[in-house]
Amino acid sequence: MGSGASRYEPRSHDESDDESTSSEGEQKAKLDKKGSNVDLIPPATPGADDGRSTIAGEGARKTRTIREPTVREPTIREPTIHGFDDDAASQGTYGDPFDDQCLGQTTYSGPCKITVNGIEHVTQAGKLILEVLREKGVPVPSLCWHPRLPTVGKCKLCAVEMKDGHSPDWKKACACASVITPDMQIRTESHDLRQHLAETLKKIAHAQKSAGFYIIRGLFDKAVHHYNDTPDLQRLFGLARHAQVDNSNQAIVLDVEACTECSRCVTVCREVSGMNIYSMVGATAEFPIVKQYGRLIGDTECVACGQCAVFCPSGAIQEQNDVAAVVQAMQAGKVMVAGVAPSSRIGLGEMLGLTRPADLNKVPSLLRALGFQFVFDTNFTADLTIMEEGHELLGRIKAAMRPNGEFVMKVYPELLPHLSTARSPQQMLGSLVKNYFARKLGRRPDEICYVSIMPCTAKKQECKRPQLRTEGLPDVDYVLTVRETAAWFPLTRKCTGMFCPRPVRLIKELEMPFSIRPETTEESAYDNPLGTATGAAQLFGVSGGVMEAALRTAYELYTQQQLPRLTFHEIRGLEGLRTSTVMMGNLELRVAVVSGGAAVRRLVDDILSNRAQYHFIEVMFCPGGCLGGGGMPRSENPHVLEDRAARIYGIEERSVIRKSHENPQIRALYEDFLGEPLSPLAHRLLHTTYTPRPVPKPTSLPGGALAGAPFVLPDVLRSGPEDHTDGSSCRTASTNDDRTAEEEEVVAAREAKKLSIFYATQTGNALAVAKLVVKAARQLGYDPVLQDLGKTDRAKFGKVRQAVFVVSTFWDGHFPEHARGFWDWLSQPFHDRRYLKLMRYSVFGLGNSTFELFNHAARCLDKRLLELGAKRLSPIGEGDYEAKDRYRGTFKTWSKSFWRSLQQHQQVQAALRAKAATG
Ligand SMILES: Cc1cc2nc3c(=O)[nH]c(=O)nc-3n(C[C@H](O)[C@H](O)[C@H](O)COP(=O)(O)O)c2cc1C
Repeated sequence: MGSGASRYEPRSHDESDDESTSSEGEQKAKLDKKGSNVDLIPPATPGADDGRSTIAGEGARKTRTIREPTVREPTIREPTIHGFDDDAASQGTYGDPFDDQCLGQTTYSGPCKITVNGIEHVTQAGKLILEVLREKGVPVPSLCWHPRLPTVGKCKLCAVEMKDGHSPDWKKACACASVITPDMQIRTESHDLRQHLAETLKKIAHAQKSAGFYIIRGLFDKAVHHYNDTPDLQRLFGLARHAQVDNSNQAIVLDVEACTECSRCVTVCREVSGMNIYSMVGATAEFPIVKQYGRLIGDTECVACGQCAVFCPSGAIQEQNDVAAVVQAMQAGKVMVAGVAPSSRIGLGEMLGLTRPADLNKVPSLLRALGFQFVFDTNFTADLTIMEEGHELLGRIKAAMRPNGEFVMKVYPELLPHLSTARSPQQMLGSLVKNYFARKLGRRPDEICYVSIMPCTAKKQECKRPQLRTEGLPDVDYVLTVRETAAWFPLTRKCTGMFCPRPVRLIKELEMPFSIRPETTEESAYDNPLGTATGAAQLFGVSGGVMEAALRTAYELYTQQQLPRLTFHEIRGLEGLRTSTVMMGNLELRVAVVSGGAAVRRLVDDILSNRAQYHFIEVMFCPGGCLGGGGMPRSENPHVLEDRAARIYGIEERSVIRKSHENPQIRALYEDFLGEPLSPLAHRLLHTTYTPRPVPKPTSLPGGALAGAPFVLPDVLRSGPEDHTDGSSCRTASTNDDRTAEEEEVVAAREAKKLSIFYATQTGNALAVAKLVVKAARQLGYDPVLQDLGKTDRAKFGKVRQAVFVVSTFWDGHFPEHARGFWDWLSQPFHDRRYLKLMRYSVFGLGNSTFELFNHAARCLDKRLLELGAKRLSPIGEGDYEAKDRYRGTFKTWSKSFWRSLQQHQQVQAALRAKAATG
C-alpha cells in the first residue's frame, strides 16, 4: 500500500491543514489572560516507575510493500511504559516478557527459502512464522493465537528460536508475532526452548489453578511432540471443575478455574461479535475475566452466540451440557425425537470423520443408534419457514429480519416491529412434533422428548422462551450443540471422552452401544412426515442462504413466473455485509445480507440513522451464518468457514428439488393440517412475539462481581449511553427554563469542564495512554469521560465540545478493528463541513516508525476532524514505539501543549461568557 493512497484517507473534501485556531488566538490576545506559562503536565502517577505496566502485541506483521529486505530488531512486545496505569498491566502476559529481540521484520513479501529444524522449505516472506510452521506440519503449541482472530501475543507458548542468514546468534521470539524473512533459520527444539515452555506452562497452570499443572506436566512432552490436528491444548486443559463457575447463562458456562487467561474470549467477543461482554481490564488473579458491568454473564447483554466457547482453547467457556438430561429422558421411557439442522450435519461430519458427501446420510442412523426413535430433518421446517416468511415478506415489503432474537430484544428493542414473526426452523419443528406428529402417533405431547441438534448455543436459550410452549411444556425439550452430540460418541476418532465423562457413564448404565462406529454405520433417510427437504432449505446453514431460499420462493409467488436463475451469486460469500438489488418483475428489492455481530451492529446503526435502507435483510449473528455457530466444532483451520460453505453448496446443488414451495411434504402439511401460509393455525404454531428486554446499565459501581468478590468496574466498561458526557448526556443537568443567570453560569462552567477521551486500541496500549489522560484531567479539575471510539454514539458525536483522541495504528495503517466502523462512517462524504464546529480537540497517536504508514490512523483522524470544522487545540502527538523512551517523551510534550491550550481555551470561553452576561 502506498503511503499516499490508503483506505483511511477521507473520501472527498479539500485539503485543509490550517489549524483553524487563529480567531480564537486573536480573541485570546485581546483578553489578556494570566497563567499561560503554568506547566500543566500533571504530577507523575503514583507508582509510575515501578515497571509493572506492560504493553503487549508489538512486533507482529509489518507492511508488505516491496522494498530492500531489511532486518530490524524490535522486541516482541513493548516493555514497561513508565507512568502508565496499572490497569494496563492486566492486559500483559504471564509474568516476565521476553528480553530477547525478535527478527523477522520485513518489507519484502515474496517467495523465499527458510530452514526449519535444519530442513529447507520454500514459503512466502511476510507471512507469520506460526502460520508457516502450521502449514509445514511443524508442531508448535499456542493458546492465544487463532488464525481467525487478531494477534495478541499473550501466551508466549509459541516461542521459537530464529536467526537470519548472517547472524551467529539464535534469538527467541513468538512465532505468532513475527514474520518470515528470506533465508531465515528457525528451530522449534532446543534446551532453552523446552525450559521456556516448561516455565510458561507452569505460569499458565498457576493461572489455571491446581489440577492443570499436573496435567500439563504429565502431558508436556505429548503436547510439544504430538501436536497435530488438534492444535489447541484444549484436550489437555479440558477438565470440568466446579469452583467459581458462572452458570448464570442458560446457554454457556464459564469456569474460572480452567481459564488460562489467554484473552481469546475478550478478542472474539469484541472483534467478531461486537458485544464486549468480557474484558481483562480490572481483572484479578482470582477473577481473570471481568464481565460487562461486573455482572454474571446472565445479567449482561450477552446473547449467547457462543463464539467465546468456540474460540476458548482451555474449555473454560463451554456450552451448558444437556447430554445427561437427554439420556435421563431416554431412561424415563419418553418417545425420543431428534431434529438435525443443515450445519449440524456438516459439523458432525467434521467431528466424526464423515468426509465423503454421502457419509452425511449416516447421521440419522448414528442418532438412532444413540437411542432416538425418530430423526427428523430441521431442513423440512426451513422450507416451512420460507413459506411463512416469504408470504410475510410479500405482505410487508419492508425490512424483515430474523436474527438472534435475544440480540434484538436486549440491544435494539426499537427494531422489534421489523422482525419477522416466523419462528426459527428449530421451533417450528418442535411445535409440529408436539402438536402434529404427537397426534399422528397417538401420544400426548408430554410423552415426547424433542431434542434439537444445533450448530448454535443461543438455541439453548431460545427453546426456554415462554412463548414457545405447548400445554405448558417446551416445544423443544433440549438443544444439543454439534460438539455435545459428537462427544456422545466416545470411541470415535476425535472424541476421547475427556470432555464427556458423565454421558459416557450414563451410556454405560443404559447399556447403549458403546462403540458406535461412524465408519461402519449404514446410510439412511430422515423419518417422515417431517423429513423431506429441498436444497433451498440446506442453504439455511450459510450466510445469505435464507435470503436466497426466500427469494426463490418470493419471486415465483410474486411474479407467477418461473425464476430465470436459481443461484443468487451476488449475495453469496462470507464477508460481513453484502448488498444487492434484486428485480422481482417490476419490483426493485434492495437486499442486504449481514453476518457476525460486529457487522450486524454497524449495519443496524446505519439503518437507524437513515444512512442505509433495505427492503429485506438477512441477519445472522455468527460469522458466516450457522456454519460459524457457537456450537460448531472448534477448528484452527483458517479456511474452515469456506470449507463448510462449499459442502453446503455442494449438497444444495445435488438436491433434486431446490425451491421450498415445491416440497411435496410441505404442500401435504398445509393441505392436511395447517391450511395455508399465515393461516390462524399457522400463526399459532409457527409464529411468535417478542418483547423488549433491554439490560439495565449500572449508574454506580456494583458491590461485587461474583459472590461478594471485591471488584472495581473498569472505566472502559462504563461507557453506556448514560455515561457519555458529550454535552447532552443524562449527567448534564436537564435544561431548565427557570434557571437564574447564576445557575446558568454554574451549568455552563460545569459543561466547560467536560472532556471526552476517545480511544481506539488493538492490544491495549492506547487505552493505557487514554487512562493517563483521564487521570491527568481529574488532577487538573476536569470532568473526563473515557469512551471507546468504536462505540461512540454517532447521533451525539457532533455535540462533543472538548475531546482527546488516543488512537493506535495497526495492520498496515489501519484503525484498530473495533474503531473501523466509526472511521468508515466519519470519512463518508455526506457529513457537513461544519458538522464538528463545536469541537475542540487534540489527537495522540501510537505507532511504530518502522511501519511505512506510521501513525496513519491518528493522522487521518486529525485531518478529518479539521475538515469537518473541529478546531485543533494542540498539534497531534505521534508516539513512536521505536523511540528510546517509547512513547513517554512524545506523550509528555504533547500533554504539555494540550493542557496549556485547553486551559487557554477555557479562559477565552469564560471571558466570552462573562462578557455576554454583562451585555
Ligand atoms: C501487527 C501490528 C501491526 C502494526 N501496524 C502499524 C502500522 O501500520 N503503523 C504504525 O505506525 N504502527 C503499527 N504498529 C504498531 C502499533 O501501533 C503499536 O504497537 C501500538 O503500541 C499498538 O497500540 P494498541 O495496543 O493501542 O493497539 C503495528 C503493530 C503490530 C503488532
